[in-house]
Amino acid sequence: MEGGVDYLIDERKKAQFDVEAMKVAWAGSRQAFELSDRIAKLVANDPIFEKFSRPMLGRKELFKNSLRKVAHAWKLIIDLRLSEEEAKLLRHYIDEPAYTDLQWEMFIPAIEGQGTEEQKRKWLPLARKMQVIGSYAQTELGHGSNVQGLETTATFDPQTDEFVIHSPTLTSSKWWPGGTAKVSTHAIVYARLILDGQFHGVHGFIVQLRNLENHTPLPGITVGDIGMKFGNGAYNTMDNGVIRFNHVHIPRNQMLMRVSQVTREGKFVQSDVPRQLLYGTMVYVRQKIVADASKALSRAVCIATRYSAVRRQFGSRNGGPEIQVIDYKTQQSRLFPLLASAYAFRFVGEWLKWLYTDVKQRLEANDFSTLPEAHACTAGLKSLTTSATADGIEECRKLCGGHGYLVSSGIPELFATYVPACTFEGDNVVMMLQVARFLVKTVSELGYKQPVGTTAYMRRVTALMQSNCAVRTAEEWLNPGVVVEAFEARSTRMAVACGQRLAKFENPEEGFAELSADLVEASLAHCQVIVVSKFVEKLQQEIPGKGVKRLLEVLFYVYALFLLHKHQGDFLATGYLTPKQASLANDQLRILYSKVRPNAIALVDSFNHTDHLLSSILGRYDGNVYPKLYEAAFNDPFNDSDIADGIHQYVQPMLRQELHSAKL
Ligand SMILES: CCCCCCCCCCCCCCC/C=C/C(=O)SCCNC(=O)CCNC(=O)[C@H](O)C(C)(C)COP(=O)(O)OP(=O)(O)OC[C@H]1O[C@@H](n2cnc3c(N)ncnc32)[C@H](O)[C@@H]1OP(=O)(O)O
Ligand SMILES: Cc1cc2nc3c(=O)[nH]c(=O)nc-3n(C[C@H](O)[C@H](O)[C@H](O)COP(=O)(O)OP(=O)(O)OC[C@H]3O[C@@H](n4cnc5c(N)ncnc54)[C@H](O)[C@@H]3O)c2cc1C
Repeated sequence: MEGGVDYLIDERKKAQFDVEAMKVAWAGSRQAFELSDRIAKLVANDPIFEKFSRPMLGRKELFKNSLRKVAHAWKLIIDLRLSEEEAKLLRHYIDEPAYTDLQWEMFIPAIEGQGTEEQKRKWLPLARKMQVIGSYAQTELGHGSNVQGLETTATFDPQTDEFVIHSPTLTSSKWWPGGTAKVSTHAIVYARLILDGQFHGVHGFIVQLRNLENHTPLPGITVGDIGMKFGNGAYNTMDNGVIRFNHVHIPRNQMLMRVSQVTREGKFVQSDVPRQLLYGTMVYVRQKIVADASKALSRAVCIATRYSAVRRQFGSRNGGPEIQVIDYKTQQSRLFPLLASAYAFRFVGEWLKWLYTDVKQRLEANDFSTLPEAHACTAGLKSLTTSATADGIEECRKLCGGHGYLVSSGIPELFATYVPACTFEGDNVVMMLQVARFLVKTVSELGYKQPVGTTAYMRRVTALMQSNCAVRTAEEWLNPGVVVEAFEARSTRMAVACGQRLAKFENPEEGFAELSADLVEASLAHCQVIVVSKFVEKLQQEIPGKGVKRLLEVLFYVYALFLLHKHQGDFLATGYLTPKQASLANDQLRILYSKVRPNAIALVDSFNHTDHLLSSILGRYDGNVYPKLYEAAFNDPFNDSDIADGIHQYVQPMLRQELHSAKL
């Protein structure tokens, strides 16, 4: 047997559930599934969107090719009259970071959230028709996480009724904004507002960067690319830029003025809208990043699972086939929790989208009451899901052995493109510290204020602190109430313990800094409560299709009990579990893996990923791995000739012992 075609055919026969119904459950609805499937095929069948060769291209060629793809996609959007939802799916399946990500996911949302009605009327139609192309220039060479520490200045000049945008130091150079180096005509630039010598906080300003006719940078603007980034292909399709402003004048009405205004006389007016709304675009994108995590993780898991069923090692008896590596318990204990995590992140992402839609509607109606919770949830879940996904993709590479390291496995580029998600839109540790602030506040108010939303479980603080887990057999872990309660008790106890230790510090900020590592762990525990509970809520809904709900229940227990096993130190140290109960959870986990095993291939088929999206020989739907790996090796341009450049010049003289006289 040269390929694994028959192996995957056999595997698909083992499925104990309706794969088509699971595809619908994964997509969210039949309509969402059909839409997504249609756009996936549109992209897969269009040669312009080919991406297998991307890691082999040089930077300039890669970038030009990316511009071509965007232009082609925009043409399709217009010609086929695609809706915004369809256009976003098109972006997902094209699978290439490009300047349009910043246009649609940051520039436009920033104007929508922070602009006045007049500013929206002017800028949004231009941006939505791509008549201006915008980016989001917040981070600087010297400051990224600390937004209030930004150095770029926007000084009001009452004489001309303009702001003067200036980069006073080298470290104030804008550094990282995607789409800026070569493409964007405008940017939302975050800068310190200075009125009559007084600093009035950091605000966003719409600044034109390039001449719309010939694309040259405007006077006073120095702009360029910050250089190659990690990995081949990957995020190098994006032109992340550096910008320096030398006293660039913009009209006063280009400050985004929903939160605060500057009058013609140069007076600062703070509206009732909280200052935190300036950070609203980041809340929006963090929510998108959570939704995206399940897509990235499911891709890696799909590749590793299919390949694990094709790959065989050891155990051959009488010349028969060796064991499929997916049958090793160690392989299952590494792979199946990731498979379960992909489903868990899919459902929590769905919920977070709902939460964001709700908060957005409230903000539009000037109801800001749920903003702190939305901020804590988006920051925390962004951190949890991207860290787990980045680690998960790397684990999938290792699960594929040596072949996982080949670019043709699809995993290296996926990893290189994905990992910056742990840093952009808020470094993951900095984001967990935001959750910590929210938790500390919640805990300190427990005596007189009922926690709401995702912290509502802490209303039962006394019970969660005092009662202990009642599980006596491995079977008793198969109860969602028991599992969720264990996570809630561990989280409450960790948060309360942090609160008690913080109270011993005279200066709360000093205490927060000193205990920050523990606070990050408590925040992670709280975020895990959210993911676990949202999975349970999903299971409480009607989920049609033979065996679909049962398999999702299995995945829920795999996800939760795997986390419990991984963090058993917390569960034991907080005293909620005994070592025996933790060990029973692990026993149950092994039983669960054997329930996943026959369904593994069908569960990854349910993601409905096309071979185009996976761009992986190891993860091919048909399992025809070895012939295609062999073919791809000889299709590599490096194999065009048997004698590589340099052989005659540098190797042959060595073989002939003539190196001393060779021209090097
Ligand atoms: C291809 C791979 C996958 C990609 C995913 C695909 C998804 C599609 C999307 C595509 C997107 C495009 C690509 C993305 C490119 C990347 C872009 C960027 O990275 S843009 C720059 C992002 N920068 C950051 O995230 C900076 C991080 N820092 C901060 O957010 C803040 O400064 C801070 C949270 C660290 C707070 O700092 P601090 O100084 O302590 O705070 P303040 O004094 O300013 O405010 C404190 C107060 O405000 C509350 N707060 C903070 N942030 C928010 C918020 N966002 N919303 C609401 N409230 C907020 C905070 O809790 C405090 O409240 P208080 O009650 O006072 O305690
Ligand atoms: C691919 C990519 C695309 C990007 N695109 C954009 C863009 O379009 N527009 C834009 O404006 N920006 C963009 N960025 C910048 C990005 O938002 C920042 O890099 C990010 O917010 C992190 O900030 P930083 O680089 O200042 O990290 P730093 O804050 O310097 O982090 C360095 C280390 O310090 C730690 N640290 C920092 N502060 C604290 C603290 N208070 N407590 C404990 N530890 C701390 C961090 O955990 C980290 O380990 C992009 C970045 C990348 C990688």
